[in-house]
Amino acid sequence: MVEPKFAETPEPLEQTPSKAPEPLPEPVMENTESLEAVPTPEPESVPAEPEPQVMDRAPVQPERDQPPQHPVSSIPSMFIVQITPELAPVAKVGGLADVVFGISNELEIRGNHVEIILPKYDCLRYDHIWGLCETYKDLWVPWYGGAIHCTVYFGFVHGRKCFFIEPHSSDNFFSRGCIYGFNDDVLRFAFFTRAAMEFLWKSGKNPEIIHCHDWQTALAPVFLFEIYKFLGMTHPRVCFTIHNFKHQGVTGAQVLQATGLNRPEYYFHYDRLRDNFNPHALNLMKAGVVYSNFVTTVSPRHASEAKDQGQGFGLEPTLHIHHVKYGGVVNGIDYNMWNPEIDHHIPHRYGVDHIDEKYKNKKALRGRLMIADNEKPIVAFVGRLDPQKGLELIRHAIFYTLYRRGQFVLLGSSPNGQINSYFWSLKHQLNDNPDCHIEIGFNEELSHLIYAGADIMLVPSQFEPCGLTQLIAMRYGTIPVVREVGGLADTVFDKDYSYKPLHERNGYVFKDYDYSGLESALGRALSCYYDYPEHFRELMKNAMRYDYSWKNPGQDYLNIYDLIREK
Ligand SMILES: Nc1ncnc2c1ncn2[C@@H]1O[C@H](COP(=O)(O)OP(=O)(O)O[C@H]2O[C@H](CO)[C@@H](O)[C@H](O)[C@H]2O)[C@@H](O)[C@H]1O
Repeated sequence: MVEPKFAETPEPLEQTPSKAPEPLPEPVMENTESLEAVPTPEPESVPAEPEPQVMDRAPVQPERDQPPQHPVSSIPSMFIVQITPELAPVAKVGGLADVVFGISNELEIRGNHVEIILPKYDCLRYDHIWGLCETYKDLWVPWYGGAIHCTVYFGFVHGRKCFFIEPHSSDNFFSRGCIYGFNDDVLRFAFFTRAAMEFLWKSGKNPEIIHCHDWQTALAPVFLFEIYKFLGMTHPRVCFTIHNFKHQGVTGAQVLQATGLNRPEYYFHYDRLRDNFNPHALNLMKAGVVYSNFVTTVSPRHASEAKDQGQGFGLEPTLHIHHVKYGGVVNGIDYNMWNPEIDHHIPHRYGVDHIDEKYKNKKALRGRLMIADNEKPIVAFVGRLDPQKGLELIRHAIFYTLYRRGQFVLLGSSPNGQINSYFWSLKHQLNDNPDCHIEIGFNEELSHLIYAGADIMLVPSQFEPCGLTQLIAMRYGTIPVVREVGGLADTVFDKDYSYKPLHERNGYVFKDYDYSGLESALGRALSCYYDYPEHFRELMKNAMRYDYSWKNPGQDYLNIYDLIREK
């Protein structure tokens, strides 16, 4: 092991004053909640229904290297369609993208047939799409009493079969340079969801399961059970996964007119789409909960926090009504993509049995970010700069870490201008500090080097449905310091206070969302690094030995699909 090794004793650890966090600028809701009227697009004429132009299932492409198949379960193989606004790495804003890729991969490894439908954004990472070609030329999607002409493309994303829907209309729904952040986001994704369902129907696809994600695609079960079922699509059942209750797609009545659902008197009912707070608004996430055959969120702890502990952002009563079809499944991470033994984004590969190489990555990270090469531990944060992530505590942790003779590295970005400029000013303030680097922006490659090169990963979230950063960090032997909430509480077990046996403890946890809570956990982590390096190293190994792959959650989702599928 190269580090930590320290000749000198660390300075006595004075307490920095603990006080309640100062609030950072509140963000403008970045997505949808605009109830303003959006200009109605010119309806185009509806042509005669075209003949199906795609094969029922996509052609088979040789897979990239896959881990060994998991034992075959008694559940028969299924045809599953994922309808999603994001997919890693081609269209990624946050963790939803990773989850859709990871679960699709796992389901295929287990012998199921998975197809993924997503918008053909102009900002897709086209360098990650193999064999992109037109597969359905004239898809006419009903819209405001007329229809919009679309083309559907097919391509492989790291072995996964993907269909990309491209509308041709003056709305330019998906040619705007980024994925979210527009006043008409609700309409953009309502259109996409209707288009995906229309594509399934017109192309004669008949999956057992349609799996949709977050408010963006929550209308899929409404379209299925209110429209397509009556056109003969009676086979599919719907699983709806909520990755974030905070954004629900609260909108006005025009979405009904636009998508052809119409009948406001029917949908504006509390048992259907009417928002639980605003009687004049519809709530797309609520629609997904009401109409789906099964609803999951991304950890059991968050499932109960959302239903019973006020973290459902107003959907608590709806979750109670539908509790028999509601549960939590902890996310996995893709062990092909996140694996320090084979990761091509890091200069030195390592594993639990040859952990010392990790410190060469630490040196490389310091070189890349031009911070000092010294004996100090590196504390990192990687994530969206959203209030959810605990921005006040992140800021406090930067100064606390520097004060406690650590280094701090931050990689993050926000669609909110105020938050971004706040972190830019922090960056300028700390520019000359050789122990700190703040990188504002989205950089997948750099994130790999940070996971590999840092010693401690901070996740001090206000709420966290699951959290992927702590899972990835553990895979790379980087010790998570997290708040005891949601999926963080389900996956990180405190070195000093957990009920788990010593060899199953893998990080540091704090309860209260305040400075002293943060300091209690981060301080213990830094002390352990300096004072008990062998304990710290054991903790790293414990974390690396955990299995947070898709193996277990993959089986959980298969069990859910099996429960709801038509038998
Ligand atoms: N600037 C940047 N540069 C490079 N990579 C970056 C980045 N910012 C974020 N990432 C990456 O994006 C992913 C974010 O994962 P999170 O669990 O924090 O998801 P998020 O909060 O977006 O999503 C929601 O959905 C996920 C999935 O269900 C839940 O885990 C989570 O709790 C919920 O809030 C990680 O892979 C991280 O490395």
